[in-house]
Amino acid sequence: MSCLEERLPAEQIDEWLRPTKILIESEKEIKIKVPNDIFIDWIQENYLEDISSALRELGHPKCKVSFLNQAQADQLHPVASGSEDIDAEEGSEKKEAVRLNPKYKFEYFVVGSSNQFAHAASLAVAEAPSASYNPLYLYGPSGLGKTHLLHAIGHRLLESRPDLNICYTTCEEFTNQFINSIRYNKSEAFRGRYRSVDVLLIDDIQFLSGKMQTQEEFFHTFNALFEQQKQIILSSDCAPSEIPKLESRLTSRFNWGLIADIQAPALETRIAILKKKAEAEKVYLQDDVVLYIATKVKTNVRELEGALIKLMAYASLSNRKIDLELAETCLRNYVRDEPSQISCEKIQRFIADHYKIQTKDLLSKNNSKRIAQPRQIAMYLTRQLTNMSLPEIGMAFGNKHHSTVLYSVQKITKKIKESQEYQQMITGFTKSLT
Ligand SMILES: Nc1ncnc2c1ncn2[C@@H]1O[C@H](COP(=O)(O)OP(=O)(O)OP(=O)(O)O)[C@@H](O)[C@H]1O
Repeated sequence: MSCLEERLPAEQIDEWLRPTKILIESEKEIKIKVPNDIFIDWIQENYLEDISSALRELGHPKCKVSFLNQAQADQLHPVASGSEDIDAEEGSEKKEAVRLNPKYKFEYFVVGSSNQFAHAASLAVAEAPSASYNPLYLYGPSGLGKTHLLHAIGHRLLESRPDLNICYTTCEEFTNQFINSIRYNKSEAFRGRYRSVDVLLIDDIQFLSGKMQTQEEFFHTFNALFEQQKQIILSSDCAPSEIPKLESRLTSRFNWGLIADIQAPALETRIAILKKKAEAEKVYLQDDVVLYIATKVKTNVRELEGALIKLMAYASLSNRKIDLELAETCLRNYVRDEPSQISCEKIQRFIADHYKIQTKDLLSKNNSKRIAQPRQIAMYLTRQLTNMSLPEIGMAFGNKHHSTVLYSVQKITKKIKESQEYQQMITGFTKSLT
């Protein structure tokens, strides 16, 4: 790391390299654990050359570097990757430090209609464990805040009830530890540990699917805790009945308490999340930039954050201020989301309906204000909401020159900047279309 510190700016080291961990280091290879796939892409794209030359300087010219996300690291070596092992000597009564992400607190969670219920249920459980809903089962697609809520419950309980023994783990870790406990003859310690907690939070419980022996073990853990009125909180990417190859006695237990789902956030919530994340990063984002990112990434908050991180890094590496132009250049191809379903025709129909004109007027050469203004808005929205290029948009609007499209986009961008009301109107159109 010190070799890299000489080469790279401190902020980049802190942002991208400090959160990594070397798992295996030898003459021939180095395996580095990183927090997620965005890190893998970014580090490979931007720092691999620096890392390789640092290794050359250190006398390891042939050393191969590879990166692992958390799941890959867990598979490689559950203990080394940060998963705790079971220690029989320590005994089950010992209270362990709970590994929670300091950024995943209720204070940093943005509530919108898509997650309101799950948030309220999590808060209720955090304020009165075992008194409200047991188990609490949160489910929804990837990247929508389930882990965040689980950690938030853990944080709140650590603050208000330090006497409680709280355990947060992932289903994968639980499984790995269970397997290790059998391998190393530590089954008693394993059971003692999990059956003596006051609050058990398990993430991604769908990974129990098909693991019959782990399911059996978890069934007994569940029963032991439930009978002692200890709180159980689970997260999953689907409803209990949708987890394949899960024993029916577990499915029915997961249904005993409260089931709350989380859906993809609406545009306003995505905007609020981006603003909150930017604030936390101490970065100022203009409203047009926020709107651009929020319309680009729709179904996954993790990707939304990824887009913001990429934009921040791009601005810092190119020493430029973040504005709409930079965001467009940097994120033009950043569509990890599902492909946009919006077509230029749909936008034209929508705008024509709204302004009570004909779609063919938008394609005509009529430049009266009544037609030109809606046309500019429709061109702007087509640019923002589809992947069409300027010449393609020109063609779709009755063979206009691409400079006309560019002029329209710039004009509407300027109006959005100048007037809050105008910005709200465009946000409203975007929302109706998406
Ligand atoms: N409503 C929200 N407010 C603020 N941040 C959010 C919100 N929802 C999700 N996030 C952020 O999005 C990222 C992904 O969320 P999280 O890891 O909790 O998703 P998940 O649903 O557990 O996904 P997976 O099923 O893939 O584990 C986190 O950084 C989290 O802080």
